[in-house]
Formats: sequence, C-alpha cells, structure tokens
Amino acid sequence: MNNRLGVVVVAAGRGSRMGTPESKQFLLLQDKPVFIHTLETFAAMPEVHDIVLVTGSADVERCQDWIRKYGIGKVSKVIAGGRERQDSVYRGLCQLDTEWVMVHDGVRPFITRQHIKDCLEAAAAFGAAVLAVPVKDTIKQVNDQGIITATPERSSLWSIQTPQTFRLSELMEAHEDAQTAGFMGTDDAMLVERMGRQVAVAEGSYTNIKITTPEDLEIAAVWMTTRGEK
Ligand SMILES: Nc1ccn([C@@H]2O[C@H](COP(=O)(O)OP(=O)(O)OP(=O)(O)O)[C@@H](O)[C@H]2O)c(=O)n1
Ligand SMILES: C[C@](O)(CO)[C@H](O)COP(=O)(O)O
Repeated sequence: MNNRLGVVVVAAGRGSRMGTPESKQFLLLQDKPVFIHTLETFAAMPEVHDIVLVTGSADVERCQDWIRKYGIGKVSKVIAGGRERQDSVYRGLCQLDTEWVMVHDGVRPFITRQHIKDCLEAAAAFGAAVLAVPVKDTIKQVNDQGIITATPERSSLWSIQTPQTFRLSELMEAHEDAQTAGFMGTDDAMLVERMGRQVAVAEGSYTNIKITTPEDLEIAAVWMTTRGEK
C-alpha cells in the first residue's frame, strides 16, 4: 500500500456531549490540541501518503496555523466539513486521489502506529477493515418504555472504533449510494456493509477512546502523561 494510502481525519463536530465552549478537538492535552496528537501519529507513518483534515468552516485557518506550529507533515488540505459526520467524511474523500483510504476521528488521539498497521493489514487481506474491541459488558436491547427486549450473545459483539480502511473507490460509491437513499450511518463501515461488501475487524485497544464526554477528557489527561510509544 506504499504511496497509495490517504487518511481523512474528521474534526468538524460541535462536541455537544462534551459541553465545553471550545470544541473538544481543540482542547489542550499536554499543551497540544487533541487533533494535533491524532495527526502526529498518522503523519509519522511511512505507509501514509496524504492526509486531509476536515474541520469547522470557521476553524480552517486556525487549524492550518496549528499544523504549521507543530510541524505536522503530509496534510495536503484542511477543508470545511458538513452537518453530520458522514457529510464531513464524504467531503474529505472527494479531496483524495489514493487507492486506499483510512477514516479516523480527530478525537481519538490514543491511536497507535501498531494498530493503524494492523487495520491496514486486515484491509489488504479482506478488502476493508475497522479497528474494534470485544465488548466487556453485557449488552441489552431496550424499548422506548425502558424494557429489555433482547440480550444479544456477547461473544459476537464488538465495539467499533476508527481507523476504518477501505478502497477509496468503494467507500465513495457506498457514500454516494447512501446519499441517494437518504441513509445515515454512524460509521463508514455501515455504508460499505449496506452495499453487500465484507468488512473485517482488526483487534484494537480499549485505550483508543473517542473523547466524547467530560469523563473521557479526565482519563485522556492522565493517559497522555503515562503512555509509552505511540
Ligand atoms: N458534522 C460532523 C460531526 C462530527 N465530526 C467528527 O466526527 C468525530 C466523531 O464524532 P463525535 O464524537 O460525535 O463528535 P461531535 O459530533 O463533535 O460530538 P457530539 O455528537 O457530542 O456533538 C469527531 O472527530 C467529530 O469532530 C465531523 O467531522 N463532522
Ligand atoms: C465512527 C465511530 O467513532 C465508531 O465508533 C462512531 O460511530 C462515531 O459516532 P458519533 O455519534 O459521531 O460519536
């Protein structure tokens, strides 16, 4: 996959569940914005050829400034995202000209190079792959009256993360088909699964959290000081 891999890092969300005045992707962890930690890991990998950062329309310039300040290479474009995550990803995909693409949440700064490689290898073997971890809790389906309606077998349940890796042409096609059908997914794999294509899971790490709510930020602040090699 050398020189054939593009990465779309999405960082155009508003962070309503975090509830901070500053969007969570720009909050500082060890004096560096969250999304910069994320970009650093991808930019350091020889497998990565091109990176597109998707952010809020009002944040494009300051992201470019941060990228320059922290000397992050390989980011060819910083562009404005859309209303939903899916819209932001699609805008990013339109900027790439690589054979493969990885989509990653800007707010998952604990991704490691080893797990990115694992996801790439699984994609090369199966056609598409996402990083994931087996669920630890028992998961229940609950109706709108708060009553449990089903308990899926835990051994087959995985909690899905990013990065998610696809052939660029297949992910573009899946996005365009979803748009035509008015289908919104919560991740990119859903759109590809919808096209009848297989997507493999590569086992990741429980530390690859998506910083979503205030407790995540507290955990992230501690982990940033204790983590080893990225
Ligand atoms: N319109 C959107 C919505 C989300 N994202 C990005 O998608 C990732 C995962 O989304 P999530 O954690 O849900 O972020 P927010 O949408 O910012 O959070 P919330 O749902 O709490 O508002 C984040 O990196 C976020 O910036 C994006 O690029 N464009
Ligand atoms: C793509 C994702 O991070 C996989 O876990 C997740 O589905 C994003 O969901 P969100 O609702 O945008 O947080």
